[in-house]
Amino acid sequence: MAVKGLGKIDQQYDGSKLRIGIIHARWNRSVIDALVTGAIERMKSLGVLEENIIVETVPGSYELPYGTKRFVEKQKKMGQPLDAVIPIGVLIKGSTMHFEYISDSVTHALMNLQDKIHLPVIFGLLTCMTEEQALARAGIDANHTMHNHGEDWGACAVEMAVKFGP
Ligand SMILES: O=Nc1c(NC[C@H](O)[C@H](O)[C@H](O)CO)[nH]c(=O)[nH]c1=O
Repeated sequence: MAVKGLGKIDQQYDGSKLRIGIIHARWNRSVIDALVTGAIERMKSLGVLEENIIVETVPGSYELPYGTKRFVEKQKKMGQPLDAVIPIGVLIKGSTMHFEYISDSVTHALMNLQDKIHLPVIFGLLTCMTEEQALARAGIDANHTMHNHGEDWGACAVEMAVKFGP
């Protein structure tokens, strides 16, 4: 029996009154696009209106923490506050330590951001050792060995916003 993973959804949460932001990096774009689509489609299946899913981009994963903070602040200032935000990035190990430093610092920054902006910040950063690992976690590898993790992130955003929203 498979142990790892979110498993079946134990409850459907009603996203029809939610406004959710997605902010994604533009590195490794084919994987990013699959993850973003997965998150959007799952949120729509939970009732979130398409016009209430706001998508923004940043150059790379390193820009996600600051970009997420400003994205949320600007939506609030426009009088259209978000109920949750999903930063999405794909880091793939190269030949230097760049991967390790960005993965670790961005993970901690996104975790700590929640207390600063008082909003659920879903962890949508893939930290992969190979391209194959990234493709698999977006559900677009040749053998479709895994489900699209973006779907989990969409469901997580709806649940956290419904349960712990303002
Ligand atoms: O290097 N690899 C990656 C990367 N580097 C760029 C970095 O995030 C940032 O945009 C620049 O350093 C400029 O600040 N960004 C990613 O999202 N994935 C990677 O795999």
